Amino acid sequence: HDDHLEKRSQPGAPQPNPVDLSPLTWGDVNIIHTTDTHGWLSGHTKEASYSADFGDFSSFLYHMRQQANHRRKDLLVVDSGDLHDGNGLGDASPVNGQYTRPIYQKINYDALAIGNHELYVNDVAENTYRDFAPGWGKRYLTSNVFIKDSHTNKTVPIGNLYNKFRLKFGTRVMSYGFLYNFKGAANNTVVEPSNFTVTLPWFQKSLKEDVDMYLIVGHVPIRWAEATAVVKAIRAAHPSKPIVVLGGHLHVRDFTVYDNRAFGLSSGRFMETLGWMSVDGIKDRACRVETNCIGKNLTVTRRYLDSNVYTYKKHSLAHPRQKFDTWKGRSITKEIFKVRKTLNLSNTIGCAPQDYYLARYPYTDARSLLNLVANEVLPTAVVNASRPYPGVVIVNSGSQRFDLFKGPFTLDDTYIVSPFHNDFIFATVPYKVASKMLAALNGAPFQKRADEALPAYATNATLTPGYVTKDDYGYGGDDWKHSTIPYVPSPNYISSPLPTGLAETDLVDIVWLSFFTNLVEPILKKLDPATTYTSGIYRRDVDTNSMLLNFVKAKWSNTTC
Ligand SMILES: Nc1nc2c(ncn2[C@@H]2O[C@H](COP(=O)(O)O)[C@@H](O)[C@H]2O)c(=O)[nH]1
Ligand SMILES: [Zn+2]
Ligand SMILES: [Zn+2]
Repeated sequence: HDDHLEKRSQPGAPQPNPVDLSPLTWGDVNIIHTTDTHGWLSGHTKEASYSADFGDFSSFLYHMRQQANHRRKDLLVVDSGDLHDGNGLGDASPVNGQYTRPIYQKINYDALAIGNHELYVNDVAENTYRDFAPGWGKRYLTSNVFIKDSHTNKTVPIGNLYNKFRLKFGTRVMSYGFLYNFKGAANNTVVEPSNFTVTLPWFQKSLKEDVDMYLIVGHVPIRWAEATAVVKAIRAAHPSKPIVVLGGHLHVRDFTVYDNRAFGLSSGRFMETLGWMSVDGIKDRACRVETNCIGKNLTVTRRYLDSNVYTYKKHSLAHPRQKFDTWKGRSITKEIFKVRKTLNLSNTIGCAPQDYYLARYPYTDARSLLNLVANEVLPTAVVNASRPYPGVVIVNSGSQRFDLFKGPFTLDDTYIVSPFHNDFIFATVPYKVASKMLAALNGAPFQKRADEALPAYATNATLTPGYVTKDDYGYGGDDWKHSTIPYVPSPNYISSPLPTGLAETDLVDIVWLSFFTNLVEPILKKLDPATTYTSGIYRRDVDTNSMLLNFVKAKWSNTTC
């Protein structure tokens, strides 16, 4: 594989040191799962564990399908959505996703679901409906997500409500695609609560089809009610049919047991992880009479694979000397390389003096990215010194998406860390109101329900840092043994420093993001019922993406790495 590193989509990406990996267990049905990839198709150039690109992923799938044929076992490749926002490959093009959608389309997924990141912006939702979903035929599943077709004015499913299909070695699958109760979708789309969808005639009718298993592909956290509602509805009609949920959205590795014949898997984020699940016992002919198998255990295994070529080769090649790269895989890698050049993604903007982490250290720590954003980026790149009043800028911590590593900071990094294009909105208010806004926002109902309480981590100093996951099967799901990376929750909203020495009645510009203006307006009313404040755009020359670019140009561009 090293013989053509120069053709890598990101030349020089570090490779992990070889370790022993235990072989994957195969069953009657086997599933490879991606979710929350967010356009990370080039691989992680700064993290060896996740350095595979989508060309390598394509080659891996080719060899895994070869293995499935050889073993005469069924193999499913599934994606649970969130293809946009978080990487320059998809976000830096004139139309978001114009270069990544055709690359995703080159991966022969058997089932895909839509994510909330396909639904924030009307154009992205429209492109998904018109340009992306049709290319998948019946495999793009949107059981509870609809769009107002701008040509017919009819409200229709963005993809297919469901798909019944037969796998190569005979397994008959009924598949659905569900999204969690997402409230922030664009105004040309509708998200229907899943507990309502399962009561509808089409869903109930689909349960009458004779199948061997149910596949719920969902951009929905596997432990949330939106997932369990669908599992329960199927279980109510089928006391022992196998049910598999492939979830996402929380960006975590997780596995849950709903009952001894129903399981859920979630496979991380940003193409760091490939989820693997094997299910044995689906071909048990006695279970065609469902009452024979109520309570009968299925044999299920799960594994979280670090997405690097070493992992891919170890698990997919029949023997170590076998050639890994397929022609299609290399053409995808070359396509990514070309797109990166077209978009100038590797252009260095400046030199980051240290690592800044999103969630490894407390928000008050100098190694925290949120600390950098609150205390340096917002004051430098957003506060408008030409205004007659001091500015206090508040952003949601979820606007920052990834660690910022020491060394060359590239154009790609601006999208990796801060991809969104939200306007900064402001109102001029007395200091006594401005000084209470942050606490009020952090007490408000949150845009994204808090992540599941992350499990305690095992630690081991001799291993490279990475995921150490505890799920319903305990530890042991991670394919690579890693030392733990600490996770420290951060406040939902962060703010640039409040100005000092002001009287309660002195005026201040309070600045926030259009993304959560729906929360700010009622808080302003509550903090000062007697006054009606008018808000407007604070600056037309900066948004949440360009603020980071402008900061790096201003503060880190005169140092060489
Ligand atoms: N400031 C903004 N934050 C946003 C925007 N869109 C999403 N977000 C943040 O992302 C999470 C959801 O991300 P997911 O990958 O877990 O689905 C959301 O809760 C926000 O925190 C945006 O346009 N602006
Ligand atoms: Zn996501
Ligand atoms: Zn999501």
